[in-house]
Amino acid sequence: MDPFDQKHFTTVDYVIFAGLLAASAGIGVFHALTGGRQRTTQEFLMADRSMGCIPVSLSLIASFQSAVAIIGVPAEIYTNGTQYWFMGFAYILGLLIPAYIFVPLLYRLRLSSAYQYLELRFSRAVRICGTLTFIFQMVVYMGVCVYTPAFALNAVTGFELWGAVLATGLVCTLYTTLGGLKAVIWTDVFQMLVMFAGQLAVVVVGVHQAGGVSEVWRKALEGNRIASLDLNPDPTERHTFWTLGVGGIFLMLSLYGVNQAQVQRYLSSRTEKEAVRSCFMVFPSLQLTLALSCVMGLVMFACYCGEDHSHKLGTFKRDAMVIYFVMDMLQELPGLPGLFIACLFSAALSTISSAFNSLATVTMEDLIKPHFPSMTESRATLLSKALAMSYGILCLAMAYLTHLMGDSVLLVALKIFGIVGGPVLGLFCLGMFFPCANSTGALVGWGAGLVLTFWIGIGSIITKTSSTSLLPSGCIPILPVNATAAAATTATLQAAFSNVTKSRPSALKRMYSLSYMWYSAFSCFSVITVGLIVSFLTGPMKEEDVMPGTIYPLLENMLSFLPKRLKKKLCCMNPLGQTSPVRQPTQHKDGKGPTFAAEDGEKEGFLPETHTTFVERETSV
Ligand SMILES: CC(C)(CO)[C@@H](O)C(=O)NCCC(=O)O
Ligand code: NA
Repeated sequence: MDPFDQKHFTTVDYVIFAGLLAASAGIGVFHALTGGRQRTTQEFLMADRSMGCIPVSLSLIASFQSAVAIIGVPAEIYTNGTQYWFMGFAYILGLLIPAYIFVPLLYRLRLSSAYQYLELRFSRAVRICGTLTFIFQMVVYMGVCVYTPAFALNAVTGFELWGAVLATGLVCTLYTTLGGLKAVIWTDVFQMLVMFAGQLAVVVVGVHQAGGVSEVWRKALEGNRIASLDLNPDPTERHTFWTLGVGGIFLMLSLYGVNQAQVQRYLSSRTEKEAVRSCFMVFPSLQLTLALSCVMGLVMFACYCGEDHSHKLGTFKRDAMVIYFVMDMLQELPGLPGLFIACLFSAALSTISSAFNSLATVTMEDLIKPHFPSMTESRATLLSKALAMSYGILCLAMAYLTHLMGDSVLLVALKIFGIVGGPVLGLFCLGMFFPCANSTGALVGWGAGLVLTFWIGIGSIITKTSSTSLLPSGCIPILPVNATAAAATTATLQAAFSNVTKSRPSALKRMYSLSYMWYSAFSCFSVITVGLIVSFLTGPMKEEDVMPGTIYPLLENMLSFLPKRLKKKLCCMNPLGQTSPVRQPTQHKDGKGPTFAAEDGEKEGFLPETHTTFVERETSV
């Protein structure tokens, strides 16, 4: 064993780490004892719809920024250069589109669960499909999230891996169950600050150790780690401007537009304006996080020239290099390793708490409440708490599955988002942008989208075709790439699959090697295409039958230059008329669902004019 490990985690580090867990639990207890004391589902699951935009925006970032990205992105930059940074371009449209289209539309429907939209627009069956896909996505994802920091702590201190998983899971379950969404959002704020502090500290100290900014830049250039704009249109190329900057938009839309964890935060906002503002405010912080992780990767490169030291931590995971770097650089500074470990755990806690609460919400609102309409509020709240707790325990089991996977955790997480999140995005897009789409079309499209991306995703894992051409190390002779644990585990599967791929190699292989950054876009378009074809075959939805307020007239806006007759044909809707006053869905007295009443004109119009007029026309029928 390298003499380096397991002795630089001092008492101060442990105190900082314990402080994080204690403060998070404390926030949970505080929200259990204040406000309405978590006695209603409105408070426990929707934070009384009273949140301001600053905590909501920080919480939005925290939900999908886990230890996976904090150690995965620097590891990616370290081995493959800065191409991944172009992901930052996807944040522009990836947040503008939710802010202008998804958030206003969903907020005005006064939902509790995002998938309620699918029932309003299509049918109960489509809603259940959306809900089940979401549950699957989050359950797998939270396993990856809870495992990653425990793995890091284990590598650094030798702290029992499963002990750390258990501690994280239990603390998180505790404050989520006690304090509800308010506690989840406010712990996210606190944890997000710890995350920024940890990343910033490592970057500042790292740049100093590496000999300054210019030295880092010089070595990165020399080692060929500064990527230029890669405009190669090949969709099998792992990272190019197109896969990251365009494919990434769909990934962002599936996360920031239609994922329950995020939609729940928009819905918990005091007003629609606050919700939209919080979405905008995600942009600078997300760019900052991305920049910090990318710079961290470059600083690492300046220190080790691309060599892989992760074996010194007794692991073959490429991601461990970041942890090695942190321990190596910060060992002279007591407290800083603890701060970085706290940063990783903050990232994980803030993600799994969002997962627990959103999973409890959809299970309650989409799967249980519709069957027990007369359930009392106190019973529903108790059940929601039990659900949050059960998902916490399920999370521990999922961590074990992650343990068995060999891939880079970032790759695993982003693949899950694409494979499972993409089809759900497709359902929402089909519903919002295509008035003619019907329920059968949505169901068949959803199924087709899921099957297609699962096929490609599993195929790519088994045949390992995704091009992972590693850049060579910079300052040392090129070393053979380490045989990863992944290679060992997939070897048997590969053998099993080789017969299948041998017979028709080129076409299937090419399909399997589609860049994982295209998964979301690919599955979204599959759902829409199949959905539209099936809708036309089975009789497109009539305009009068579409629930008002569930459509965003995208096609109509885009085709506004066409004559009305042609437009009517293409969009399956009549030209707009202006008759009755705007009606907006408002909350039911018992909080069970939207009804439609004359609007008092209080809400500001974030949707373009035509949308409002469309609602007018719709409701005048
Ligand atoms: C999802 C984005 C792109 C934006 O939030 C980023 O946070 C990310 O790459 N996340 C990876 C998954 C994770 O950190 O758990
Ligand atoms: Na997080």
